[in-house]
Amino acid sequence: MSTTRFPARDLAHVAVFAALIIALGLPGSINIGISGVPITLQSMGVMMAGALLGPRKGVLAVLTVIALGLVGLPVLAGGRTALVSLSSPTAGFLIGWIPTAFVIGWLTAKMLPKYRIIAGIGINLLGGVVVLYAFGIVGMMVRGHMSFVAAWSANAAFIPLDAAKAVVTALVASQVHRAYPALLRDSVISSNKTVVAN
Ligand SMILES: O=C(O)CCCC[C@@H]1SC[C@@H]2NC(=O)N[C@@H]21
Repeated sequence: MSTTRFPARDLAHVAVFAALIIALGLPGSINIGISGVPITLQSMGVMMAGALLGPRKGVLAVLTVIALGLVGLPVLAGGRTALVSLSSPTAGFLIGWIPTAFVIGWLTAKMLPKYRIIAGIGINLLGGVVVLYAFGIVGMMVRGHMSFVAAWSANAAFIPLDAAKAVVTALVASQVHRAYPALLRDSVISSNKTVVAN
């Protein structure tokens, strides 16, 4: 029989990246247009959680932030809680952070042990733009009562900064995976095999 335990080190990784996502909300947010969806650095924290920690720990870091927001802590940019976000046009983006971290983490894990920056940028764009915007657009349509075209058009304003976030994340991930090759590999191993907590 195989039991999977969650080592203290993995728990620390999850906590640190949850804190990083929250910290990236501290500079605040910039509202553009009338969509009600702000520009925020927090989505870069989500990309980094996936790209550096992998799918399992990356998703857990995002879930930690959302859980804290659901109990009323102001963990989102602008001091908002997840409850406020989920009842606003940003709802789809907040939910979309989960598959974003998963897709980026899963594809990054497949690429390793050699992290290639161009492929990393592509993966980050796939997760942090294609997947995230798909969820975001649905949220804007449902919560913001926008048409598909209006929601899609509103997202165009985010693309330049989100592309820059994808590049920065890939550059950071490249350096981190070179310096700490076990960071993401450990999460793959610990999700498949019995591990002993350290
Ligand atoms: O605070 C929230 O409730 C979530 C905000 C989501 C903002 C989205 S993430 C993708 C896109 N890029 C940005 O800078 N803002 C939007």
